[in-house]
Amino acid sequence: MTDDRTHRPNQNRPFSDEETSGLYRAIHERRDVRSQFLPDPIPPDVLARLLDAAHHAPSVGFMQPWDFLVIDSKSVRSAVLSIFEEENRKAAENYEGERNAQYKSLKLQGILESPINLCITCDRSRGGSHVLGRNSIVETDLFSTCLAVQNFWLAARAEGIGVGWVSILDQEKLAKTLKLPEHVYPLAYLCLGFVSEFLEQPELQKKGWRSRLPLADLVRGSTWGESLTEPALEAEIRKG
Ligand SMILES: Cc1cc2c(cc1C)N(C[C@H](O)[C@H](O)[C@H](O)COP(=O)(O)O)c1[nH]c(=O)[nH]c(=O)c1N2
Repeated sequence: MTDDRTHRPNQNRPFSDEETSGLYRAIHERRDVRSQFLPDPIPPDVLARLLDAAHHAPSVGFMQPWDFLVIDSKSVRSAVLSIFEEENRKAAENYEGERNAQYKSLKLQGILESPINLCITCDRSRGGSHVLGRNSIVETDLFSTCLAVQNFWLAARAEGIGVGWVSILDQEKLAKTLKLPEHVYPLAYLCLGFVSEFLEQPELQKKGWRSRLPLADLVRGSTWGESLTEPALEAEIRKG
Protein backbone atom coordinates (compact mmCIF):
# COMPACT_ATOMS: atom_id res chain seq x y z
CA MET A 1 0.00 0.00 0.00
CA THR A 2 1.51 3.32 -0.95
CA ASP A 3 0.88 6.91 0.01
CA ASP A 4 -0.48 7.38 -3.50
CA ARG A 5 -3.51 5.20 -2.85
CA THR A 6 -5.89 8.17 -2.88
CA HIS A 7 -3.76 10.48 -4.99
CA ARG A 8 -5.68 12.64 -7.41
CA PRO A 9 -4.40 15.16 -9.90
CA ASN A 10 -4.92 18.88 -9.07
CA GLN A 11 -4.63 18.19 -5.37
CA ASN A 12 -4.61 21.88 -4.53
CA ARG A 13 -7.99 22.74 -5.99
CA PRO A 14 -10.94 22.83 -3.59
CA PHE A 15 -13.04 19.69 -3.44
CA SER A 16 -15.94 19.45 -5.85
CA ASP A 17 -19.42 20.00 -4.39
CA GLU A 18 -20.01 16.27 -4.48
CA GLU A 19 -16.77 15.50 -2.66
CA THR A 20 -17.46 18.19 -0.06
CA SER A 21 -20.96 17.00 0.65
CA GLY A 22 -19.68 13.43 0.89
CA LEU A 23 -17.25 14.49 3.58
CA TYR A 24 -19.90 16.39 5.57
CA ARG A 25 -22.31 13.50 5.13
CA ALA A 26 -19.80 11.12 6.69
CA ILE A 27 -19.31 13.54 9.57
CA HIS A 28 -23.02 14.07 10.22
CA GLU A 29 -24.19 10.52 9.60
CA ARG A 30 -21.40 8.74 11.50
CA ARG A 31 -22.87 6.91 14.45
CA ASP A 32 -21.58 4.97 17.39
CA VAL A 33 -23.06 1.54 16.71
CA ARG A 34 -23.70 -1.24 19.19
CA SER A 35 -27.21 -2.56 18.50
CA GLN A 36 -27.43 -2.84 14.71
CA PHE A 37 -24.52 -5.09 13.73
CA LEU A 38 -24.94 -7.69 10.99
CA PRO A 39 -22.73 -10.80 11.10
CA ASP A 40 -21.50 -10.40 7.48
CA PRO A 41 -17.70 -10.34 7.27
CA ILE A 42 -15.94 -7.14 6.22
CA PRO A 43 -14.13 -7.75 2.89
CA PRO A 44 -10.34 -7.56 3.35
CA ASP A 45 -9.93 -4.77 0.78
CA VAL A 46 -12.46 -2.62 2.65
CA LEU A 47 -10.85 -3.22 6.03
CA ALA A 48 -7.44 -2.44 4.52
CA ARG A 49 -8.79 0.89 3.20
CA LEU A 50 -10.13 1.80 6.63
CA LEU A 51 -6.83 0.96 8.30
CA ASP A 52 -5.03 3.01 5.67
CA ALA A 53 -7.37 5.95 6.39
CA ALA A 54 -6.53 5.67 10.09
CA HIS A 55 -2.83 5.54 9.24
CA HIS A 56 -3.14 8.87 7.42
CA ALA A 57 -4.18 10.76 10.55
CA PRO A 58 -2.03 13.65 11.72
CA SER A 59 0.37 12.83 14.53
CA VAL A 60 2.68 14.84 16.71
CA GLY A 61 6.17 14.97 15.14
CA PHE A 62 4.82 12.46 12.59
CA MET A 63 5.19 9.98 15.42
CA GLN A 64 2.47 7.62 14.09
CA PRO A 65 2.16 6.01 17.52
CA TRP A 66 -0.66 3.67 16.54
CA ASP A 67 -0.85 -0.07 15.98
CA PHE A 68 -3.98 -1.95 14.99
CA LEU A 69 -4.96 -5.28 16.51
CA VAL A 70 -7.52 -6.96 14.25
CA ILE A 71 -9.31 -9.17 16.74
CA ASP A 72 -11.20 -12.05 15.19
CA SER A 73 -10.47 -14.52 18.00
CA LYS A 74 -13.70 -15.51 19.77
CA SER A 75 -11.84 -16.33 22.97
CA VAL A 76 -10.12 -12.94 23.10
CA ARG A 77 -13.43 -11.20 22.46
CA SER A 78 -15.18 -13.24 25.16
CA ALA A 79 -12.44 -12.27 27.60
CA VAL A 80 -12.92 -8.60 26.70
CA LEU A 81 -16.67 -8.97 27.14
CA SER A 82 -16.08 -10.29 30.67
CA ILE A 83 -13.97 -7.21 31.44
CA PHE A 84 -16.77 -5.02 30.09
CA GLU A 85 -19.42 -6.76 32.19
CA GLU A 86 -17.45 -6.29 35.38
CA GLU A 87 -16.74 -2.62 34.65
CA ASN A 88 -20.30 -1.99 33.55
CA ARG A 89 -21.63 -3.33 36.85
CA LYS A 90 -19.40 -0.81 38.63
CA ALA A 91 -20.44 1.99 36.26
CA ALA A 92 -24.13 1.33 36.97
CA GLU A 93 -23.49 2.13 40.64
CA ASN A 94 -23.09 5.79 39.65
CA TYR A 95 -26.80 6.07 39.01
CA GLU A 96 -29.78 5.72 41.29
CA GLY A 97 -33.46 4.99 40.88
CA GLU A 98 -34.93 5.57 37.45
CA ARG A 99 -31.60 6.68 36.00
CA ASN A 100 -30.05 3.40 37.18
CA ALA A 101 -32.77 1.39 35.45
CA GLN A 102 -32.35 3.49 32.33
CA TYR A 103 -28.57 2.97 32.40
CA LYS A 104 -28.97 -0.77 32.72
CA SER A 105 -31.34 -0.82 29.73
CA LEU A 106 -28.73 0.77 27.45
CA LYS A 107 -26.76 -1.46 25.08
CA LEU A 108 -23.20 -0.21 25.38
CA GLN A 109 -21.14 -2.73 23.39
CA GLY A 110 -21.37 -5.07 20.42
CA ILE A 111 -18.26 -7.15 21.14
CA LEU A 112 -19.60 -10.54 20.05
CA GLU A 113 -22.36 -9.48 17.62
CA SER A 114 -19.97 -7.54 15.40
CA PRO A 115 -17.89 -9.71 13.05
CA ILE A 116 -14.62 -8.11 14.07
CA ASN A 117 -13.13 -6.04 16.87
CA LEU A 118 -10.21 -3.67 16.53
CA CYS A 119 -7.96 -2.25 19.19
CA ILE A 120 -6.09 0.91 18.21
CA THR A 121 -3.14 1.28 20.52
CA CYS A 122 -0.71 4.07 21.28
CA ASP A 123 2.99 3.22 21.54
CA ARG A 124 4.11 5.88 23.98
CA SER A 125 7.79 5.30 23.22
CA ARG A 126 7.66 5.43 19.42
CA GLY A 127 10.05 7.94 17.90
CA GLY A 128 12.42 7.92 20.88
CA SER A 129 12.61 10.20 23.90
CA HIS A 130 12.29 13.51 22.01
CA VAL A 131 9.43 13.68 19.58
CA LEU A 132 9.07 17.02 17.82
CA GLY A 133 6.09 18.90 19.28
CA ARG A 134 5.70 16.59 22.26
CA ASN A 135 8.11 18.29 24.62
CA SER A 136 5.53 20.26 26.62
CA ILE A 137 2.37 18.21 26.19
CA VAL A 138 3.28 14.58 26.62
CA GLU A 139 -0.29 13.41 25.91
CA THR A 140 -0.07 14.55 22.28
CA ASP A 141 0.69 10.95 21.32
CA LEU A 142 -2.72 9.97 22.75
CA PHE A 143 -4.39 12.90 20.96
CA SER A 144 -2.79 11.75 17.69
CA THR A 145 -4.11 8.24 18.15
CA CYS A 146 -7.63 9.60 18.76
CA LEU A 147 -7.38 11.26 15.36
CA ALA A 148 -6.55 7.89 13.80
CA VAL A 149 -9.70 6.54 15.44
CA GLN A 150 -11.77 9.36 13.99
CA ASN A 151 -10.33 8.85 10.49
CA PHE A 152 -11.21 5.18 10.75
CA TRP A 153 -14.72 5.95 12.01
CA LEU A 154 -15.52 8.42 9.23
CA ALA A 155 -14.10 6.24 6.46
CA ALA A 156 -16.07 3.31 7.86
CA ARG A 157 -19.28 5.33 7.68
CA ALA A 158 -18.62 6.12 4.04
CA GLU A 159 -18.09 2.39 3.39
CA GLY A 160 -21.38 1.54 5.17
CA ILE A 161 -19.62 0.01 8.16
CA GLY A 162 -20.64 0.77 11.70
CA VAL A 163 -18.13 1.33 14.49
CA GLY A 164 -18.78 1.25 18.21
CA TRP A 165 -16.23 2.45 20.75
CA VAL A 166 -16.22 0.45 23.99
CA SER A 167 -14.49 2.24 26.85
CA ILE A 168 -16.20 0.59 29.80
CA LEU A 169 -13.09 -1.54 30.22
CA ASP A 170 -10.28 -1.85 32.73
CA GLN A 171 -7.31 -0.76 30.61
CA GLU A 172 -4.81 -2.86 32.55
CA LYS A 173 -6.85 -6.02 32.16
CA LEU A 174 -7.45 -5.21 28.51
CA ALA A 175 -3.73 -4.71 27.90
CA LYS A 176 -3.00 -8.03 29.57
CA THR A 177 -5.66 -9.86 27.55
CA LEU A 178 -4.23 -8.42 24.34
CA LYS A 179 -0.65 -9.17 25.48
CA LEU A 180 0.45 -5.60 24.86
CA PRO A 181 4.02 -4.58 25.68
CA GLU A 182 4.41 -2.32 28.73
CA HIS A 183 4.79 0.90 26.71
CA VAL A 184 1.73 0.30 24.53
CA TYR A 185 -1.60 1.74 25.68
CA PRO A 186 -4.91 0.30 24.42
CA LEU A 187 -6.45 3.60 23.41
CA ALA A 188 -9.62 2.51 21.63
CA TYR A 189 -11.46 -0.79 21.62
CA LEU A 190 -13.81 -0.81 18.62
CA CYS A 191 -16.51 -3.15 17.33
CA LEU A 192 -16.99 -3.10 13.56
CA GLY A 193 -19.41 -4.48 11.03
CA PHE A 194 -22.05 -3.81 8.45
CA VAL A 195 -25.29 -2.64 10.03
CA SER A 196 -29.03 -3.04 9.55
CA GLU A 197 -29.29 0.76 9.77
CA PHE A 198 -27.44 3.86 10.89
CA LEU A 199 -29.61 5.70 13.41
CA GLU A 200 -30.49 9.27 12.48
CA GLN A 201 -29.36 10.53 15.85
CA PRO A 202 -27.04 9.25 18.57
CA GLU A 203 -28.50 6.23 20.33
CA LEU A 204 -28.11 7.98 23.69
CA GLN A 205 -30.21 10.88 22.39
CA LYS A 206 -32.83 8.58 20.91
CA LYS A 207 -33.15 6.80 24.24
CA GLY A 208 -33.50 10.05 26.18
CA TRP A 209 -30.16 9.84 27.98
CA ARG A 210 -28.60 13.06 26.73
CA SER A 211 -29.07 15.41 23.77
CA ARG A 212 -26.74 17.37 21.53
CA LEU A 213 -25.93 20.77 23.06
CA PRO A 214 -26.68 23.86 20.98
CA LEU A 215 -23.51 24.92 19.16
CA ALA A 216 -24.30 28.56 19.94
CA ASP A 217 -23.86 27.83 23.66
CA LEU A 218 -20.35 26.54 23.04
CA VAL A 219 -18.77 29.12 20.75
CA ARG A 220 -17.05 31.94 22.63
CA GLY A 221 -14.93 34.97 21.90
CA SER A 222 -11.26 35.60 22.46
CA THR A 223 -11.44 34.74 26.15
CA TRP A 224 -13.88 32.49 28.02
CA GLY A 225 -16.27 35.22 29.15
CA GLU A 226 -16.37 37.12 25.86
CA SER A 227 -18.87 36.90 23.02
CA LEU A 228 -17.97 36.67 19.36
CA THR A 229 -17.04 40.00 17.83
CA GLU A 230 -18.38 39.07 14.37
CA PRO A 231 -22.21 39.34 14.39
CA ALA A 232 -22.53 37.55 11.04
CA LEU A 233 -20.73 34.51 12.44
CA GLU A 234 -22.89 34.64 15.56
CA ALA A 235 -26.02 34.74 13.38
CA GLU A 236 -24.84 31.84 11.20
CA ILE A 237 -24.10 29.71 14.24
CA ARG A 238 -27.51 30.46 15.76
CA LYS A 239 -29.21 29.41 12.51
CA GLY A 240 -28.03 25.88 13.36
C1 LIG B 1 -13.88 8.05 23.77
C2 LIG B 1 -15.26 7.48 23.56
C3 LIG B 1 -15.68 6.41 24.35
C4 LIG B 1 -16.94 5.86 24.17
C5 LIG B 1 -17.80 6.40 23.19
C6 LIG B 1 -17.36 7.47 22.39
C7 LIG B 1 -16.11 8.00 22.57
C8 LIG B 1 -15.66 9.15 21.69
N1 LIG B 1 -19.05 5.85 23.03
C9 LIG B 1 -19.97 6.40 22.02
C10 LIG B 1 -20.71 7.64 22.49
O1 LIG B 1 -21.72 7.27 23.38
C11 LIG B 1 -21.29 8.32 21.26
O2 LIG B 1 -20.24 8.78 20.47
C12 LIG B 1 -22.19 9.51 21.61
O3 LIG B 1 -23.31 9.04 22.31
C13 LIG B 1 -22.66 10.27 20.38
O4 LIG B 1 -23.25 9.39 19.46
P1 LIG B 1 -22.71 9.23 17.98
O5 LIG B 1 -21.29 8.78 18.06
O6 LIG B 1 -22.81 10.58 17.31
O7 LIG B 1 -23.61 8.22 17.32
C14 LIG B 1 -19.42 4.72 23.73
N2 LIG B 1 -20.61 4.11 23.51
C15 LIG B 1 -20.96 2.99 24.17
O8 LIG B 1 -22.04 2.45 23.95
N3 LIG B 1 -20.09 2.42 25.05
C16 LIG B 1 -18.91 2.97 25.34
O9 LIG B 1 -18.16 2.42 26.15
C17 LIG B 1 -18.54 4.17 24.66
N4 LIG B 1 -17.35 4.77 24.90
